[in-house]
Amino acid sequence: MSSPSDRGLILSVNSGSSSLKISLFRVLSGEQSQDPVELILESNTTSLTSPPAKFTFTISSSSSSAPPPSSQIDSSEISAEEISDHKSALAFFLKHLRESAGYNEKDIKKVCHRVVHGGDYRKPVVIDDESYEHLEKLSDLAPLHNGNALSVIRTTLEALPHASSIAYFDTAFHSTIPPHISTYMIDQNIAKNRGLRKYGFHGLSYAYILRTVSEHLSKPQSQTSLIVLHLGSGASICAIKNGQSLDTSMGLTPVSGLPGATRAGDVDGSMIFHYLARRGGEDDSGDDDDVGRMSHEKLQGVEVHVTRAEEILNKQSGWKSLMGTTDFGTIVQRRNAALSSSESPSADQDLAVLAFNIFVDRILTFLGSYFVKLGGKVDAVVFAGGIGERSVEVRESVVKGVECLGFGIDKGKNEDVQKKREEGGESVKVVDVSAEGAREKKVLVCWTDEQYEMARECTLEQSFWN
Ligand SMILES: Nc1ncnc2c1ncn2[C@@H]1O[C@H](COP(=O)(O)OP(=O)(O)O)[C@@H](O)[C@H]1O
Ligand SMILES: CC(=O)OP(=O)(O)O
Ligand SMILES: [Mg+2]
Repeated sequence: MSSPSDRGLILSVNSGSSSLKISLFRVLSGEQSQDPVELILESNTTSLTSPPAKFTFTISSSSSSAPPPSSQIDSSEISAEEISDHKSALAFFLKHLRESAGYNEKDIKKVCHRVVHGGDYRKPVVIDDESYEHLEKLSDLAPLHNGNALSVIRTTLEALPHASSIAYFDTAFHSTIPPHISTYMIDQNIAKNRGLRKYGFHGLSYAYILRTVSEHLSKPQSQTSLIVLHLGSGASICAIKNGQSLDTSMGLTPVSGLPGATRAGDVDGSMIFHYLARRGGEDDSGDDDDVGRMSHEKLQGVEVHVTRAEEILNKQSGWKSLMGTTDFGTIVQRRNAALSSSESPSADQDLAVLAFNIFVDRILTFLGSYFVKLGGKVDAVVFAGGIGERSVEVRESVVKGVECLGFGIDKGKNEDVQKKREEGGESVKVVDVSAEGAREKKVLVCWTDEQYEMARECTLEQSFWN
C-alpha cells in the first residue's frame, strides 16, 4: 500500500460536450492540508463544436510546488488549428505538459476520467478490458458524450501506460432519485430490458457543489437542501433534499430538460416526426424523413450509433439553431445591446432577447417545480457552470422570477462576483449574492470543479492505491 506522500500526480480529464478540461493535481499527505489534493495546473480547450478550438494552459496561483526549472508557461489563450476533437486536444495538452511545463508523464500515477453516462454503475470503476467493453455498450445511451470520453480514455491508455485510468460517472450522484421520479410512464418490460429511465447528469459537479456549499453554510450535507443550477453548454438543474439528489432536469440522456448550446431541451415527443416529415413533396431539412435512421458514426475511432432524431435534438438545436452561436456570452451581449439602445433592435438582437428569455423561462419552470417538491425547505439556490458563474444578467433575471418564493438578489453583490473571484483566486469557492431581508433563502454562486471532485475521490479511495 502506498502512503499519500509517494502517490505522485493525478490527472483529471473532463470530456464535456464542447470542451476538454484537464487538471493536474499533487496528492497531499494528511498533515499538509485538509484538502487531499493540490491543483498544480489546469488546461481548458473550448469551442470544440465551433472550430478553431481555443486552448489555455495555466499554472495554479495557489500551488505550493514550483514548476520544474525547464518550464516556459504561456497562459494566454491560443487558437489551435491542430485541435479538431477531444482526442487531439488531449494530445496537445500532453505535449504542453512535457515541452512547456517540463513535467515528466511518468509521475502521473492515476488518470481520472469524467464519463457522462454510467448506466447502473454507482461507483467509479478502474478501466480494464472488461469495464471498457461495458462502457462501449453504454455509449448507445449517450453516444455524443461517451464516444468522446472513450476516445480520450483510449488515448491516455496508450500515452500513459504506467498510470491506471478510472472512470467517474455523472449519473452516480443521481442513484438516490426515487422510482416515482425516475420511471417513465411507458411499457415497463421494455423500460427495464433497455434501461429506459431518468439517469440524470452533471453529478460530479453536484457532488462538488453540495460539499462546498454545505461547508459554506456550516451544515452537514445530510441536512442541506439546495436547488442547484449547473448552467454551461449543457445545462441542468438538481433538487437536492437532505444531501441527496431528489430530481434533476436531464433524463435518459442529457438532451432533456433545459436547452443548451446545441441541444433542444424538453420538446413534445412527437415534434421530431413533424420536424422531418415531408409536406407536399417539400423537405426543408434536406434529409430523408426517417427519424430512426442509424448512422454508425466513427467518432475518433469509436463506433457510436446515432439516430437522425438524436443528431437533430443534440447537435442541431439549442441556441446554435436560433442564433448561429454556441457562445451564451455573445447572446447576453446582443440582448443587452437591444435593451439599452434607443433604436429599434436588429433581427439578431431580437433573437438574442428571445434566446435569453427562453432560457430563463425554462429555468423557472424547474425552479418552481423543485421548490414545491422540496416543500419550500430550500437552504439556497446555487448558480454554477460557465453561465451561472459569469452571467450577472442570467442570475438577476432568474432570481427576479422567484422573488415570490422568498428569494432576492443584491444588485451590487451580483455585479461584483467575478471581481471577488479574481481578487481572491481559487480560495473563493462560494459568493453570497442574497438580498438583505431575504437571508433565510440564500442565493449563492459556486465555482464548480468536476476535475477536483474526481481527484479528491480518487485520493480518498484506499482500494485504488493498494
Ligand atoms: N460572461 C458570460 N456570460 C454568459 N455566458 C458565458 C459568459 N462566459 C462564458 N459563458 C458561457 O459559458 C458556457 C460554457 O460553460 P462551461 O460550463 O464551461 O461549459 P461546458 O458545458 O463545455 O463544460 C459557454 O456557452 C459560454 O459562452
Ligand atoms: C451532461 C452534459 O451535458 O455535460 P456537459 O455540460 O459537460 O456537456
Ligand atoms: Mg461541463
